[in-house]
Amino acid sequence: MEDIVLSVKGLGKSFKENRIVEELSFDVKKGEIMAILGPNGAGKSTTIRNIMGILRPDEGTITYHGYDSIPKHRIGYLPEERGLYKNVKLMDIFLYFADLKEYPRKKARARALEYLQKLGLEGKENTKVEELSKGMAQKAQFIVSIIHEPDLLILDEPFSGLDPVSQDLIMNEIRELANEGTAILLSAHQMNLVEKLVDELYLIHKGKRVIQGGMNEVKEEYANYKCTIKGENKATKFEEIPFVQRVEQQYDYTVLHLGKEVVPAQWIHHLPSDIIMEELSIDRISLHEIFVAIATEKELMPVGGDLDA
Ligand SMILES: Nc1ncnc2c1ncn2[C@@H]1O[C@H](COP(=O)(O)OP(=O)(O)OP(=O)(O)O)[C@@H](O)[C@H]1O
Repeated sequence: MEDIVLSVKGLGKSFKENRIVEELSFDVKKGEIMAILGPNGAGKSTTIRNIMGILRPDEGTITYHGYDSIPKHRIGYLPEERGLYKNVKLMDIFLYFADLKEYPRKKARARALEYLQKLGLEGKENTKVEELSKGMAQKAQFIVSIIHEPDLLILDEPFSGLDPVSQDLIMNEIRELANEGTAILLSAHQMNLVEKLVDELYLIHKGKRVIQGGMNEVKEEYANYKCTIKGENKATKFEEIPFVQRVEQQYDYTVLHLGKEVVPAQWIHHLPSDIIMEELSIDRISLHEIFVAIATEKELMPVGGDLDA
């Protein structure tokens, strides 16, 4: 049976006369990582703040294991606006938050030491926050969010400000927590990381849902092929080639957007023999490109229909 931990149904929120999010509905299940994605200002943090009870929804319901109230001690939260008490030692901060969540101090201490070590902050338990770099402080805040073994973890942009090594460390911990059964909802802008980490996607634009589904499902549906050719060529050379849905040119690159159904090894023979071709590649479009197409309101062509239909 599917174990739904968080269920958001028909969420709507306005600030004064501005409609910020509307009709957002999704579930996050035990052991699952869901990403809420969207351009700056799309409404991700607003959605998260409604779930956390920092904002009150105008419409819709938010339930935890089917109940209307979300017990704060079962949730872990990494807010978008970071900030820990600057002149307090890390271990004191971890224990303070553990106390707030009614989690035993002894277990919290052991867990804090374990995570400091895992995240490359070994020996920093008596260091004050003000003595840490931004990335280190962010890792400490991540530890705060999971110190009490929450069964629902909400991370607002957990990778921002982290170097690639630290991003990998945090990504591994998020995956491990999910493997242990934690339900995880996160927002992020790093599509390469999202592509590797996430099970389910919920992509919003201007406060509304645009794409929802499993990572593999979404890629299957939207990941058409594209052929990139380097060389100065006229766009008209390519427009009549079978399966070419759109031609884009930038500098001396031409990108041919192809249907998902093409067989690259066969299709390639349709290219005119007199074009200039310094380089050639055929790939499936990435989540990054799907995201950019939505953010810039370009037409995406899922198989069997229009995105906006
Ligand atoms: N307290 C507020 N009062 C009025 N408008 C707000 C408030 N908080 C957010 N907004 C507006 O709501 C919209 C969505 O903001 P939100 O912070 O949810 O976006 P986001 O998707 O998290 O963006 P980002 O990727 O930049 O963090 C923006 O237009 C923002 O200006």
